[in-house]
This record gives sequence, structure tokens and C-alpha cells, in this order.
Amino acid sequence: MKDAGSGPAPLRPDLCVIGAGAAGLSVAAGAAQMGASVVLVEGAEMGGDCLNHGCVPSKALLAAARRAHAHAGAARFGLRMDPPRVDHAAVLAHVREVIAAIAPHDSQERFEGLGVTVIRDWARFVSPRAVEAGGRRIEARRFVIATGSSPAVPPIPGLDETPFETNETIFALDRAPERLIVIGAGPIGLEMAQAHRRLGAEVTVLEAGRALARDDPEAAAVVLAALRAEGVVIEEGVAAARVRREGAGVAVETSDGRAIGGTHLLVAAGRTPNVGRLNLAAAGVAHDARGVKVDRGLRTSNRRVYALGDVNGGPQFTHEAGRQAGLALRSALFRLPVRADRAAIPWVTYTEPELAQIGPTEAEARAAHGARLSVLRADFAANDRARAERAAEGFVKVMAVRGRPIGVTIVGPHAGELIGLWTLAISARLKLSAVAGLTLPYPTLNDASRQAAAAHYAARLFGNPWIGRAVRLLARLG
Ligand SMILES: Cc1cc2nc3c(=O)[nH]c(=O)nc-3n(C[C@H](O)[C@H](O)[C@H](O)COP(=O)(O)OP(=O)(O)OC[C@H]3O[C@@H](n4cnc5c(N)ncnc54)[C@H](O)[C@@H]3O)c2cc1C
Ligand SMILES: NC(=O)c1ccc[n+]([C@@H]2O[C@H](COP(=O)([O-])OP(=O)(O)OC[C@H]3O[C@@H](n4cnc5c(N)ncnc54)[C@H](O)[C@@H]3O)[C@@H](O)[C@H]2O)c1
Repeated sequence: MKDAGSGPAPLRPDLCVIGAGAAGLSVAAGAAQMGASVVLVEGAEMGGDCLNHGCVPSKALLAAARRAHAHAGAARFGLRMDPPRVDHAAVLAHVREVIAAIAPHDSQERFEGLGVTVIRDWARFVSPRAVEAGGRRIEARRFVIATGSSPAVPPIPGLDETPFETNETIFALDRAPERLIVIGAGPIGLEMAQAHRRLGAEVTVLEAGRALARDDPEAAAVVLAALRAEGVVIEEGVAAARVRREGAGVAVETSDGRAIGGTHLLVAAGRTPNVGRLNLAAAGVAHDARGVKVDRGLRTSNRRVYALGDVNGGPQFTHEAGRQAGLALRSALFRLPVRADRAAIPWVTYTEPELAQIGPTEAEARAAHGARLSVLRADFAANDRARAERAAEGFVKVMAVRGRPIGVTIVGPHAGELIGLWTLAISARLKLSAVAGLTLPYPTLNDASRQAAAAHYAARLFGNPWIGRAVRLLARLG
């Protein structure tokens, strides 16, 4: 019996998941389907960043932008097309429709249907073993922190008094940006720069360091050249030093002493982990500016508490959040040992051309393997499908050690799809011969991957004097 005046009895599930984004939803669904009792706590929208302010709206906007751009290269195909008239409100309606079509999969109704108790509130720890949310105390056997990340707002003087956009607002603007200034040339900055340029905006991107700094510089240069050819101004080594409101718009003073005016400012300067509301001190969960600290098994300094996805400061991708969720389930439900740092994770920047990477870049692989590394490559300029599509910029570059691929960079048409073959090859530890020996349909873009792998054997076969002698001898035996 409850004491008069006390709150409802504590919930005592097997698992309490905090955050209903990519990581939290995957853990909650998996645990519930395997028979565990689960409480899922979400303070904002179900689906998290990816569905509401990230992957889904950005890819939907890029898809609209690609169509808007179709006229630009049409003459090369013998077509005359007029530039499109962009209906900003209708483009945003398209983005909202795509979100709405995917949303049921992440919805409260679906999770309740799976048997999950969903609480819509911000969760905070009140002890190492308890969380409070929605007026309930939750004393779970295990907790999963999957609270994601938010746009980092750099300490640029004037920014706090100047209106600016982030990924949380850019997909819902009242009016189309006419002159957009983007701070940061990471994946968010460049995807948004190309989308808005193609939809009619003048776009300037300011990047304090190098654009797409995590990627192979040669591949990044192909993307930058394409964006610049479309009229996106990208300034590397130039920081936004100060910003101010100017009329109805903004002005940015650059580190090299210029002033750039725009109607809108997008801050895409990295991410910061969502830990502020969690009261982590009460749980004994250690964190720093990168996020909640975890060991190889994704456990925090409190052994009952896991931290997954963007909040733990690892690679910030939806598929990585999903992968970590699978590992945490194995550990939390089946007590199996897991090592989160074992896999090679692919990533893609969805500009056109796309840039895809798995495993180490050439520079990273050289540093790790020195003379044992072979770098193999095939250019899309020699790929007949890419030529037919008039999309022949870019290349496949394969980093291999002892006949096995360890890393691959692809920049070019549909690079994000093409990296799938190499994801299999690397995760299954296949030899290059497995890819080189494929008979692929002609003409397909994937043949560039086969050619890159075949380059490993071409040098041995065609440059080998013993093979030449053997062939001549056999020919004489006739
Ligand atoms: C513009 C943009 C484009 C992107 N594009 C891609 C892409 O194409 N491909 C890709 O792989 N990745 C992409 N990403 C990254 C991807 O969105 C993230 O890596 C992914 O969403 C991380 O999932 P998560 O579960 O860790 O966090 P989130 O999806 O952010 O979910 C965290 C949830 O926790 C909730 N929460 C936070 N604190 C609390 C609390 N105290 N109590 C209760 N709930 C709380 C939040 O409201 C949120 O719903 C993109 C990101 C952005 C910003
Ligand atoms: N396609 C995808 O998978 C995809 C797309 C978008 C985002 N994401 C994820 O989200 C993460 C965050 O993306 P992001 O693009 O915001 O971050 P990022 O860290 O990749 O890039 C931010 C850039 O902003 C620059 N910057 C910071 N302050 C500046 C200043 N004052 N002036 C000029 N430049 C400045 C930094 O030098 C950096 O290059 C990515 O790392 C990625 O994991 C993934």
C-alpha cells in the first residue's frame, strides 16, 4: 500500500532507455521484442535528430535540390531546359511529408504496441540507480543514456545577439534564404550549402580549418570543385570572427578582415553532447566536453549505465547508433562481452558527387602500415556508365595490406551505394581477389570498384617477366 500523499509506485523495468532517437529506439525495440520490460523516456519528439532535424530532412531537401538542378547540365544531353521556379513552401511541405511517412516507425504508438512504457518528459538521474521523469521514479536494472547531441554554438562575438539558424530550424524557414552564410564546412555545412544553392540561394561557406577535414583531402577536393562550379563560395582557413545583425539580415566579419552580408546565417560548426538535463553527478556517470565517457563495452563509470550514440562522443551517425544499440543489448540482456571499437564504420556525405569512406584514409593507412600498404585506384573517367551519365568526376581508392582491403575512399556518382560492396569485403575480411574476380553487369558504376581491386593483380600479372616467358613457351607448344 502507498503512503497517503506519496507519488505513484516506482517503475522497476529491466531497462530504462533515455532518448528516443536512433540509438534509444533500437535498444528499446530490441529489448522489448526479446521479452525485457522497458521504459523509454523522451523529452521532445519521438525519432530524435535523424528523423526530425537531421538525416531525413537533409536528404529530402537534397533530393528536391537535385531535381531543381537538372536543367544545369541538360545541354550536354541535347536537352534545353529552363531553370525551375522554386516554391519554397512546397519544397518544405515535401520535406515534412517525407518525415511524416517515416515517423510511424518511430512513434509512441508503435513502441507501446511492442510493450514499451513510453514517458514523454525529460529524464534526470536522482541516484545511481534511479531516474525521474513524468512524475515517476524509475528504478531499472540497467539504464541506457541515448540523449544524442545538439548543434554546437561557437563563442563568436555577437552571435548571441544575432538571429541564426541550425539544423533544428533550417528545415522550417518562413522564407527561402536569398543569401545564406554557412559557418562550418563539415558534412552538415556542405550538404546544406549545395541544397540551398541549387534551390536558388547565393551561398558562402566559411571554414576555419579544412573543409571535410575527416575525409581524404583528394576526395574532398573533388566535392569542393563540384560545389564551387555550381557557384557555392567556399573559403577555407577563414573563420567567422564576429557577427552582427544588419537590417533584416546578418553580417559576418571574417578572420581575414572582410565583412560578408547575408539574409540568413547557418551555424554548422559541430555538435555538443546532450548531458545538461541528466544530472549525471547524481548517477556517478563521468563525462567531459566530448560526451559521456564509455569503455569498450559502452558502459559508463556507473556499471549499470550504458551510453550510446552521439552522446558518447564516438562517430556520430545513425547507423553507428544502431550498431551500438545491438552491442548494448547483447551486453545488458545476455551479459555477453562486447567490443564497440572493433568494426570499420562507413560514412557518406550526400553532396553531389557523394563522398564515402570506410576504414582508414590513405594518410591514416600510410601512417599505420608504411611500406606494407598498397593504394589501388580506378577513376570514374574510365568507367563507361559514369561517362554515359556525364558524371565521370571522382575515383575509387582502395587501401590494402597483404592482399586485403582495409580502407576505401569513393568520391563520385552514388558513392554512398557503392561503398556497400566494400563494407562487406572489409567486414568479412575478404581478399581483393573476391572483388577483382566478380563478373559485374556492364555498364555499372561498381565496375570501378572491381577495376581498383584488379589493379592489385594487374601489376603482378602484366609486369612479370616469368609469366611472359611461360605464355610464349605455351604458345610455341601450340
Ligand atoms: C543535419 C544533420 C544531418 C545528418 N545526416 C546524417 C546522415 O545522412 N547519415 C547519418 O548516419 N547520420 C546523419 N546525421 C547524424 C545523426 O542524425 C545522428 O548521429 C543520430 O541522430 C544520433 O542518434 P542518437 O540516438 O544518438 O541521438 P538523437 O537521434 O539525437 O536522439 C536523442 C534523443 O534524446 C532526447 N533527449 C535528450 N535528452 C533527454 C533527456 N534528458 N530525457 C529524455 N530525452 C532526452 C532528444 O530529445 C532526442 O530525441 C545527421 C545529423 C544532422 C544534424
Ligand atoms: N551525411 C552524414 O552522415 C552526416 C551529415 C551531417 C552530419 N553528420 C554528423 O554530424 C556531425 C556534425 O557535423 P558538422 O558538419 O556540424 O560538424 P563538423 O565538426 O564535421 O564540422 C564543423 C566545422 O565547422 C568549423 N568551424 C567551427 N567554428 C568555426 C568558425 N567560427 N568559423 C568557421 N568555421 C568554424 C570547424 O573547423 C569544422 O570543420 C558530423 O561529424 C557527422 O558525424 C553526418
